[in-house]
Amino acid sequence: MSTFTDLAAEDSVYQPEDMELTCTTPPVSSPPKQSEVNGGSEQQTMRVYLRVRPFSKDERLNDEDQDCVVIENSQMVTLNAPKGSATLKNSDKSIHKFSFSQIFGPETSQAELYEDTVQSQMSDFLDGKNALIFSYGVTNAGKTFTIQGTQKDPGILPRVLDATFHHIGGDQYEGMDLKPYLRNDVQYLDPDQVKQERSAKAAIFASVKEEYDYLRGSDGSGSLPCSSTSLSYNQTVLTSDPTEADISQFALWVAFFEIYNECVYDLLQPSLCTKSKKRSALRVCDDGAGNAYVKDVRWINIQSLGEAYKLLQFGNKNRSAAATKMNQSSSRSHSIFSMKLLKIDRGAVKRMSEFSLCDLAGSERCNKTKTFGERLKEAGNINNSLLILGKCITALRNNQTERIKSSYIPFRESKLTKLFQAFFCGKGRASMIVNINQCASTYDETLHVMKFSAVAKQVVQMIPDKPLVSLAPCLVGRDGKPLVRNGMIDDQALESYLSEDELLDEEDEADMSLLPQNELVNMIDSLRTKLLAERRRNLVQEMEIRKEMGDAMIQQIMESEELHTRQIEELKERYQEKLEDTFEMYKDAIKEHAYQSAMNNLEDDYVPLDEFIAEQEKVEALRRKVSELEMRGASAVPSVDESCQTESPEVPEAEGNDRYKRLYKEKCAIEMMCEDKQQLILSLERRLMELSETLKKVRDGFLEKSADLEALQRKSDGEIAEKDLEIASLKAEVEKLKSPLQPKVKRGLLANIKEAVTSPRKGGSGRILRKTVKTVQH
Ligand SMILES: Nc1ncnc2c1ncn2[C@@H]1O[C@H](COP(=O)(O)OP(=O)(O)OP(=O)(O)O)[C@@H](O)[C@H]1O
Repeated sequence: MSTFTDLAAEDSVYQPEDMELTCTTPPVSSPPKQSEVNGGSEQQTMRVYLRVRPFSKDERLNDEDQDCVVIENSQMVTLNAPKGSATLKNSDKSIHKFSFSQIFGPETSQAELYEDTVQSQMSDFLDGKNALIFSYGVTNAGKTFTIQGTQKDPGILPRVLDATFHHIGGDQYEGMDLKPYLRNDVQYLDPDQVKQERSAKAAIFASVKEEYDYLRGSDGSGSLPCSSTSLSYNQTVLTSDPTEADISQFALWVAFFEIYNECVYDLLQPSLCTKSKKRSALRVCDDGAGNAYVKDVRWINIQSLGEAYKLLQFGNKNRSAAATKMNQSSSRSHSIFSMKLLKIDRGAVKRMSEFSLCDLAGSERCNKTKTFGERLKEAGNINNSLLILGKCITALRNNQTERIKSSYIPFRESKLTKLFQAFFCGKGRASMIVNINQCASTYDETLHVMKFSAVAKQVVQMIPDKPLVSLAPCLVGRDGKPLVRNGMIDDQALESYLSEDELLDEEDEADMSLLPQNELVNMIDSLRTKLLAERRRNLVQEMEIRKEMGDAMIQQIMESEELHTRQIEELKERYQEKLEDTFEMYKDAIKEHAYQSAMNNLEDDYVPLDEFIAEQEKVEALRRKVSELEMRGASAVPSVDESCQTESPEVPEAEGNDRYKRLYKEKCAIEMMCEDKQQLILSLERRLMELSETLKKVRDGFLEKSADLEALQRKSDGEIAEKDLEIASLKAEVEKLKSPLQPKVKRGLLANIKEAVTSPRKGGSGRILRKTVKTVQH
């Protein structure tokens, strides 16, 4: 059974144990999907683009096209595990969904990709901000094609260079005396140094055969095959303010180096091409402000696209390209092309910005590529730096969520991440282009790449809305002291700068050649042991990480399955309820309809009593008529026969028959009518009986009520009689009471008073006295 996982919102993957360095990016509660402005700087999730390479002819012939990659829309892609893939064997998940900032299908042109991915970072670069683009993917997925392209179909890098020169226009700073120094500073060069710069540049150019047709332009400036006229650069973005352009000039310096087996090599070193000398590795140092830079890497000042191309060509020749089983020209190193654009105003550097484009080595694992010996070592180192890049990105993402405490971000564990650190920590904008092919044979590796990118997509970057103060370049001598004060060169500082030895930095090591040989051997042994232990630790960590990732994904799937089951149950219940309601509604409607029909029939059948009696009389009359006719018919037949035989030979026999038939038909019709009427009579009689019953019931009820009423009447009559008797007795009493008062009045008022005074205890007498008084007054 197929299941799928959406890894776009995948949760924490792992957390390194060590505590050494944490990123300066402030933690945010939840990574915002959209960009938002926060205290002058903008927070934005890292832009992660996906580019899907088209199939080659061979791949199609080898049945590599098994619909493993399906682009759902411009932001969603589905990976379907092909038969025989490890993913299908080791888990029952066969479908994985991933989301990206934008997805570019196999038909996407280089120009379209440039416009939709790099344009905004290009304008950042021209505005004095830093930018980084890196391509990530398995070998043969199209990383180099995306970054560099081909002679006929240039990639992002040549287009960025073209756009930069388009922006500079005629405002080129011709002097080569202002050169990038450390990571963010600018060094002032004396005339001798300028001479050296020019001769180094000339030496490189001399060894480059002009292979690119468009470099042989009449003016030698060179331009892309689809240069400015056809490239749809956003002119408003790339053209600087006219007033600013009037006084400002620009100088572009580029460096091209690679990280191979965890060593940094300069790709613009002339001796490399001769292969006579073993190339020396460069160190990645700290500039004292926490910014890593490649010490002694060559920065070349270029003044045209043609020159830029020559450098690119020269560097590419130096690039380690080792054959692997998968891709004969596979590049086994991470290559970084860096540009620094200096904006110079009347001899003073106003600002400097950096744009780095990194083509990472293939991310495949050793077993797949069947690498041995030196190749295995390469693969280990490549995987190690990519693993650390993955750790950094995951730790950054974890630190930006509240759930997990700020953890160590292992930027310093690899050269690559040391150099990327500034971009990830608010000093520029980084974006990633994930390259994949659609081949069934590389499905497992491609899935791994996609999981990595799902984490990267959640990293939030702080993007300064204006060039950072700390990035404003300062003109320095070798000791790092400023050479320019108030717009004038400080002679004293210049003097000391010219006389001092090269600055030693913290990473400078002791001279190993002074140690005795056996000590050196011991040291090598112990270092080897340490290295092995470290590798083992890394391996264990990687396995743990993978296990954790797997567990987290399983957990997520189980949770989402549970949720879906619950939702389905709820839906089922809701539909059941709805169904029952609808059923009840129909039942009611049917009942209502039946009742209405019954009522209508009743109304239709209802016949008033008078009409019924009249009908009955009519029927009776008809019946009588029928029997009369029958009788007549019976008597008529022999008479007709007789008349036929005797009386009237002229009346034809047929006429008599016809008459009989007619009469018989009439009789039948009348009988049918009678039948109908009989039915009607029966139904009416039934109705009549019903009505009589109802009437009887009503009458009974009425009689009952009347009896009650009579009883009540009798009762009330009795009560009235009683009351009358009571009233009569009361009246009699009143009369009785009235009668003894008469003689007292006759005795006179005075006698009464006396009696009252002499017998005060007799209340009744007192009352009588008052009554007497009243009576007197009246
Ligand atoms: N979008 C594309 N359209 C046409 N061809 C492409 C595209 N992408 C890559 N290719 C071709 O596929 C092949 C492999 O591409 P590329 O060398 O860029 O892969 P890669 O990922 O850089 O490999 P490696 O890691 O080994 O350097 C090349 O022949 C390239 O021309």
